[in-house]
Amino acid sequence: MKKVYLVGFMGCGKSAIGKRVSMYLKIPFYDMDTEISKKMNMTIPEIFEKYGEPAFRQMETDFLREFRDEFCIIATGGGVATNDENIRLMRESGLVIFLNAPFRDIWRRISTDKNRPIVQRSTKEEIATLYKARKPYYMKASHIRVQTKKRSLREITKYIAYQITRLKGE
Ligand SMILES: Nc1ncnc2c1ncn2[C@@H]1O[C@H](COP(=O)(O)OP(=O)(O)O)[C@@H](O)[C@H]1O
Ligand SMILES: O=C(O)C1=C[C@@H](OP(=O)(O)O)[C@@H](O)[C@H](O)C1
Ligand SMILES: [Mg+2]
Repeated sequence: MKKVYLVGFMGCGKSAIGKRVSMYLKIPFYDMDTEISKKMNMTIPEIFEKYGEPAFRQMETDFLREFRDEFCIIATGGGVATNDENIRLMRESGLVIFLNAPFRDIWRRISTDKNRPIVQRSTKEEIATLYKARKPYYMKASHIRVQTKKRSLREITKYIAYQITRLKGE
């Protein structure tokens, strides 16, 4: 195993947990959205606005193809694991962990966030439909699935750190 990828729907905790696991295990952490923003010198909503969603999706695939070869933890964006080529690239280079959060929790966390353009342009029903449509991809992409319902960030962090340590030797 080289890299650890966190996948799952917007608001499932990929960025928050990735950062905590990185501190807990003292391994480098990268957030794909942050890396793409830095490279483009724009926010994610600005990239969607200026170049459109298909161009952003290409940037995500380019990131997976080109990113440095080191042991690290990567928080993907919620759309990354819904593309077969991206799934192949991640599984070929590391361990993929799905943070499986209930829609109720997700909606509470993301509904008022201005930094997620897909939420900005959609109704609650549309987001719920997207959540259902994406779930099979997260299941297919992942080696490990973690139920986050009623679990604190600390509990989830410790569980994921345990799994990484357990599998690292293999
Ligand atoms: N299990 C959890 N318990 C409490 N808060 C959580 C949990 N998971 C995520 N959060 C909070 O929800 C918000 C969205 O999480 P974030 O890491 O940005 O999600 P993602 O990167 O998957 O879109 C953050 O404020 C985060 O701290
Ligand atoms: O689900 C998606 O399509 C997206 C999720 C976002 O990341 P988070 O999952 O970290 O919110 C970000 O990549 C972009 O707004 C698109
Ligand atoms: Mg995130």
